Amino acid sequence: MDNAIKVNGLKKKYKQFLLDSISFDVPKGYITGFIGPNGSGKTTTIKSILSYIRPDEGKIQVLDEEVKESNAYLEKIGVVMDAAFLVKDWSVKDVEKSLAPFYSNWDSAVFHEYLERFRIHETLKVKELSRGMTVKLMIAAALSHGAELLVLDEPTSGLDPVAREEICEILQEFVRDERHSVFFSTHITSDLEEIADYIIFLINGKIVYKGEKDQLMENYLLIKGGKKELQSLDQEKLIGLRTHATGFEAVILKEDATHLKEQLIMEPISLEKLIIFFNRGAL
Ligand SMILES: Nc1ncnc2c1ncn2[C@@H]1O[C@H](COP(=O)(O)OP(=O)(O)OP(=O)(O)O)[C@@H](O)[C@H]1O
Repeated sequence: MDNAIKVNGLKKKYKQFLLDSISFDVPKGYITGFIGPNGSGKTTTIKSILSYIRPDEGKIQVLDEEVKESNAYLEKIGVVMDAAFLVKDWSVKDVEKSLAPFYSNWDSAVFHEYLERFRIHETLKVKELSRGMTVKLMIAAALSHGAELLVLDEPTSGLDPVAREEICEILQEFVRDERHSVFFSTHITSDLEEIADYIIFLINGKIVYKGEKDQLMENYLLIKGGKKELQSLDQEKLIGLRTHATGFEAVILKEDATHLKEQLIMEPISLEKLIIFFNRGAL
């Protein structure tokens, strides 16, 4: 399979944190969600991919270019990160003026089409935009220079369901021609359940899952039962076990659950619960 991003042995050490030689691919033509609890290393990984920080070790390839060698590949990426770089007194028009020179393929007509679609008037100032409008403005900019890859860090956080739906739709439109790819980190796993094809799941600087989203959700089950049943189980196989007054709940690999007793309740698990249980397991 063709990959938009290839990360190999990426390592970054901070005083209190280690991104621990992670390797993964982001396939071309799909939406890949990047999940993990707070502080697991998602932004550090994204910043390394965008050359905003220098990793200690590892090799990153983006759209077939080696990241270390040049920054030219950044022209082919639409980036949506935090809005801190937008000067509050800039108008939307000023935002375009400041960004356009960085991109040889900047297409003002496309930018204005998106502004219209998002109902953002160009005379508005950055400080007058809501959180949702600011994200949409950044998405408009990210889509206005012929990017082949969109990299977004938490694009839907703080947005209402209507705005999130709109953004998810745009991401799906973007990958429809199979040439474009999306890599985005989020805590809002319901968005990913709807639109992601692949998932990279990071905990404490280590990858705990990489692969198809459907496979991840099919591979694990939520298991619940009474105290007695817990005693009869191989607890090594339980992930993120939580006991309470009357029994327990945990996550288990489907293949480890085939021989288990019928008295146990087993049900499909959401991505959100998977993060919670895996994180508890890691702690
Ligand atoms: N410049 C830095 N100096 C020291 N530590 C840092 C620096 N940048 C990040 N860290 C630490 O690295 C760890 C991972 O941070 P990172 O922002 O990559 O996580 P994250 O998964 O994106 O978290 P969140 O979901 O909260 O945004 C955190 O413990 C953070 O404190």
